[in-house]
Formats: sequence, structure tokens, C-alpha cells
Amino acid sequence: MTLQVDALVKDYTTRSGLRRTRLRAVDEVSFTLIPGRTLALVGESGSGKSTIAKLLTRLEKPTAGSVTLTDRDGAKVPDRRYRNHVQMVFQDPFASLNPFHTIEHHLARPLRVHRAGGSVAELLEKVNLSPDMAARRPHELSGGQRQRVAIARALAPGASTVIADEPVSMLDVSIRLGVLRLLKKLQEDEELAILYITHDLATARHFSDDIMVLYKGRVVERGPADEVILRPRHPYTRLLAEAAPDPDARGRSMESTARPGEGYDTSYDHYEARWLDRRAG
Ligand SMILES: Nc1ncnc2c1ncn2[C@@H]1O[C@H](COP(=O)(O)OP(=O)(O)OP(=O)(O)O)[C@@H](O)[C@H]1O
Repeated sequence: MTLQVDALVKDYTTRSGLRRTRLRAVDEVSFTLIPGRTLALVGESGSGKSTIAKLLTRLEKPTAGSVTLTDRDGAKVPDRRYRNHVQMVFQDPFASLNPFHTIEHHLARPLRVHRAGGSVAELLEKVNLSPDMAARRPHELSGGQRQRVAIARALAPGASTVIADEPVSMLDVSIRLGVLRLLKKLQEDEELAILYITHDLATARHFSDDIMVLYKGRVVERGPADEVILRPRHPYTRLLAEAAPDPDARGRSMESTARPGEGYDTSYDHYEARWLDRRAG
């Protein structure tokens, strides 16, 4: 399945007193989500990222432009099947699961409704959770485990495309990497197409194939992840890149200065976790 987004526009009208003002939240945005690839959508607060997510998941209607899902043969997927294929993982794993229902309930329902095949145990295994989690309720799980359940629930209807809107920003820094790695693994094993929405350039670089930078509703830059980060062309991307340190460069300089047994562990994991930690603090 391929999700083709063409010249998408979303205008909002706001009122203050008698005055009505129109705001173009998304301005002629086009991109394609391809199986087995992750595209990062990066931009500051208010740049239009969540509006794009709402348009792709059909929570909102576009003012202009189109979103089309096509199968392997290039045939358009009918609207009634669109929702099975395009699923969302939200920022807040606490709000997105019903506290009164077990994990079993959360996962069995979409399996049944969409007759997608597979079992709750298989879904849990895909997201690296043990089968005994099924009997628990959301409050008995950690934030990371809940987000894994949210990902499993997105997969349950047989999703081919996942829109992940800041999927780790509310999680404890120590477990963010695990959840991002899981998404990466699913992208590869399940041939998922992922739109990774974030304001964080460092994780966008490491977990995405391509990056698209949004500024005031417009795409100002796009390309392979490394290229966008290392050779940003647009001044706004440069600003973002300067604000986010380059982990590779730091790793190299640490290696060259630290003697064996002292200083930092330069392995990617530790570095990234520390770096995320620092940002959070
Ligand atoms: N329902 C709405 N009515 C009016 N304006 C809206 C509405 N939703 C979003 N906007 C405006 O559209 C613009 C884009 O908002 P959006 O939430 O898509 O940005 P964002 O990049 O996702 O930001 P954040 O990272 O803070 O979530 C903002 O100026 C916002 O105020």
C-alpha cells in the first residue's frame, strides 16, 4: 500500500468578536508514504504537523488537495477500507487506552471487527510484550508498555501505514529508544510505511529514511535523513540542526580524546539515552 498526499491544504477560520480570520495551517503539502520506509515530519510547535496527521487519519477534511491509498497494483483502496490500513499512534499512551478494559479487550476488538486474522498473543509478541499482559488493565502497565499496546492496536486491523504523532515525547527518557526501535523493527519486518511526526531532529535522523521539514504549514526542505541534517539548505532547518547536536560528531570526538576505561561509553545507545536525558532535564 502506498499513501499519496497531493497538494494538501487546510484552512481554519477563527472568530474573535465579529472578526473572522482565516489561517492556512497546511499549505500545499505533498509526499508519499512507501512500505518499509519511515518519513519524518519535523517542525516546531504550530507548524501544522498534527493537522497533517488529522487529515491523513481523516479526523479532519482537507480544504483542498487529496490523500489516496493505493494497493500494489496501483488501484485505489476504497474509503471503507482506508481506516483499517491507515492507523495512528498518539502521543499520550495514558489517554489513548480505556482504563476500564483489559489489554485483551483493546486488541481482540479490532481483530474481530476488521476480521484481520491473527491473535492477541501474536500481536503482543510483535511488540515484544509477554502474553500474560493480555489480562491486565492499562494502569497495571508502564508508559512504555502502554505505548507498545497502542502500537499493537494500530497493527490489529492489518495496518500498512502508521502515523506516529510524537509517539515517545511523553514517555520516560529511558524507554524512548526501545519504543522507537520497535517501530523501526516493525517497519522492516512488517513492511510498514511510517510517518514519524516529531520536533526532535536527532531521533528523526536515526529512525527515518527521509526527513521533511515543515515551517508555517509549508514543506521547506526534504531529502534523505543524513543529507537534511548534515547539509541543511533552508535557514529554518539550519536553525533546527544547530539546536540539535550531531551525535556522530560527538561520538568521534569522544573516541579520539577518551583513553580506554575512562570518559564516555561512545556506543550509540548510551550516548543517545544520555543526550535525550539532558534535553529532558
Ligand atoms: N481546530 C483548529 N481551529 C483553529 N486553528 C487551529 C485548529 N487546529 C490547529 N489550528 C492552528 O493551526 C496551526 C497548526 O497547528 P498544529 O496543531 O497542526 O501544529 P503542530 O505542528 O502539530 O504543533 P504542536 O507540535 O504544538 O502540536 C496552528 O497555528 C494552530 O493554532
